[in-house]
Amino acid sequence: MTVSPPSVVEETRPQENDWRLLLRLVPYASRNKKLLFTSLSLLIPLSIAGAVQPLIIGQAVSFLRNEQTWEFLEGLSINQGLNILTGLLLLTIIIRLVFNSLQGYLVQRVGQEITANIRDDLFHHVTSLATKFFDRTPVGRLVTRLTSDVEALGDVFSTGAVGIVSDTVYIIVILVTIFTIQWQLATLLVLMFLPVTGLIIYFQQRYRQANYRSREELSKLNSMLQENVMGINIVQLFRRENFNSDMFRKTNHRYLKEVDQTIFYDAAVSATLEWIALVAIAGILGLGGMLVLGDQLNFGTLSAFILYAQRLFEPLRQFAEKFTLLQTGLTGVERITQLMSEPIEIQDPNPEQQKSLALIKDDKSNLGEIRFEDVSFGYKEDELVLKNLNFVIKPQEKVALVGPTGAGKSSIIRLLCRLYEPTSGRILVDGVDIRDLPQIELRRHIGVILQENFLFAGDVKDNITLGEKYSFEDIKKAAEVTNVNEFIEKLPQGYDTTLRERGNNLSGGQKQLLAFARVAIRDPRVLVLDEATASLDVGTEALIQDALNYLLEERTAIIIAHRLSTIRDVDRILVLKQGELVESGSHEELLEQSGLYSSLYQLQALGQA
Ligand SMILES: Nc1ncnc2c1ncn2[C@@H]1O[C@H](COP(=O)(O)OP(=O)(O)OP(=O)(O)O)[C@@H](O)[C@H]1O
Repeated sequence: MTVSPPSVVEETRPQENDWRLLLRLVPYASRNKKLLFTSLSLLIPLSIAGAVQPLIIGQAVSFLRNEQTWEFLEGLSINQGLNILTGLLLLTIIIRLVFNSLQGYLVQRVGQEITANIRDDLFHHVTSLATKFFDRTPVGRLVTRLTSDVEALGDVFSTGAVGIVSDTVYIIVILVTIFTIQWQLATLLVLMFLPVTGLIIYFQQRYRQANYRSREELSKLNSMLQENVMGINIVQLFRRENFNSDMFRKTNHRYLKEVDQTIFYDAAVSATLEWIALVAIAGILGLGGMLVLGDQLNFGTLSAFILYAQRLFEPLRQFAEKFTLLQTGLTGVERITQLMSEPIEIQDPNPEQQKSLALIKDDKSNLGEIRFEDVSFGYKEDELVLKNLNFVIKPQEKVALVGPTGAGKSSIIRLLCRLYEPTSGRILVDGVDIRDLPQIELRRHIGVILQENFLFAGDVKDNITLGEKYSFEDIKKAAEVTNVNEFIEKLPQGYDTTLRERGNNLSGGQKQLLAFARVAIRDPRVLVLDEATASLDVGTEALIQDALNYLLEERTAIIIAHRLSTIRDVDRILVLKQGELVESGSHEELLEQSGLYSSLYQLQALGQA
């Protein structure tokens, strides 16, 4: 269990600027235009109601001190005037309360809708990526992308972006109001406001970088955790608990260090704002006091400004808090965008170029020819594991692939199923280049049974149909012909029995039998068995042999088996050595040639003896 090397989706620092990242979200936002527009338009009455409050309180002070007030208050008794002002204040409070809750609700909904849309798209994209991508990307890292990164991204909308718009509107309304009332005090506030905003932006940028690094460490933690849980048996059998715990502890510590940095910058923002709000009030009291003494300002306006000083920095504090959320969200957007821009390497052909096997030949029994034309392939560009392979497998022919470990047998199968693309050459199925076939048709044409077959959490039926529509009769028939019906019927709820994650409540042989039924129901023309019977006991093997005889009938078959005794009866054996086809012929022919096959066979016979 080691931490995998950095993959393409892992970068150590942010790459794109915030605006470009936000632009990437526009298509998602526009799917929810109406909701977004409604919630944004509520911001205007909300901000005006907030900005008017200090003004009303200022008027109350002026009214009590007999200073100049709004015209409609002149001539009223103290009681009447105060009642009207209190009523107005109450009205603004009610407006803020109602609109705030409504706006908050709408914005949260938009955020959740967008998160769900992105999660859907991301899942679809990830499951469409080629096997090559999964070779280099640890599962834990993908899980982090699909869960916490997407979640953080939802906050960009619900709290972050819309919140920032709301605070900006609020700040603008306050600035316009204060400049209309008294320009000197307003200028003083703006002079304090600007440098503080700059400082906060600086802290936020640092925060973002630290946050990005901390998310990377979190992905590493997740992938370690996932690897250890998946491989728990090996971890325990080889007593790797302490070693792995040590590695986990180190990554955990690095994560903690990065999180520490984010906390530091976050705290710096709060402290700066706390301090500046007090300094601003002091400044207003100082300058305002002088203006009052010089009779250039009345007490009402001074009181209003003290409140404005507080209110101007309050949205800035919220702005900073939301900025923090936004930054976390943007980190999520960035990481998700990287994943979304991962190209889907194996694609279906354009509809005009697409061919269909069903249209080529009506007679199904004649289908199933496989042709490799000068095929070379390497997982890494400079290391070919298959070299210039040329061979044809005729319809209904049974062919075995034989060769030492690492010779490239399974790689041939992966190419045939188009899980990888050949580096050069082409593969034809019934005369059609597999790149011209829709993947769904190709995979239906070829049924693969591996040594380890993955079972999904779900019931037995679902694990046979794998989401495709088949009648219960079809399912039962497929199970009968593959000798698995009897065992399924003995399960507590028969075909409806729920299989635990990865089929942990079944034995290896039982899982294998289910995999056979899964293939039988699809009735493919080509059958591939990659060590399919290697993990079975003798009793199950007899059952499986029977199922196999049925499956192999009237189908082309490619069989990979290490135990050469199991493939003696096939029509032809292809012998591979380091990615090259070195021998081809029947069992007897190859024994006569006294080549690689013959020596492998004799070695095994010796071993068994
Ligand atoms: N996902 C992968 N990424 C990189 N190299 C790989 C990958 N899978 C296999 N290889 C390499 O390709 C070569 C051929 O592997 P392949 O699995 O086709 O051999 P094989 O003949 O099926 O072996 P075995 O009999 O042990 O199953 C080996 O050297 C192997 O290390």
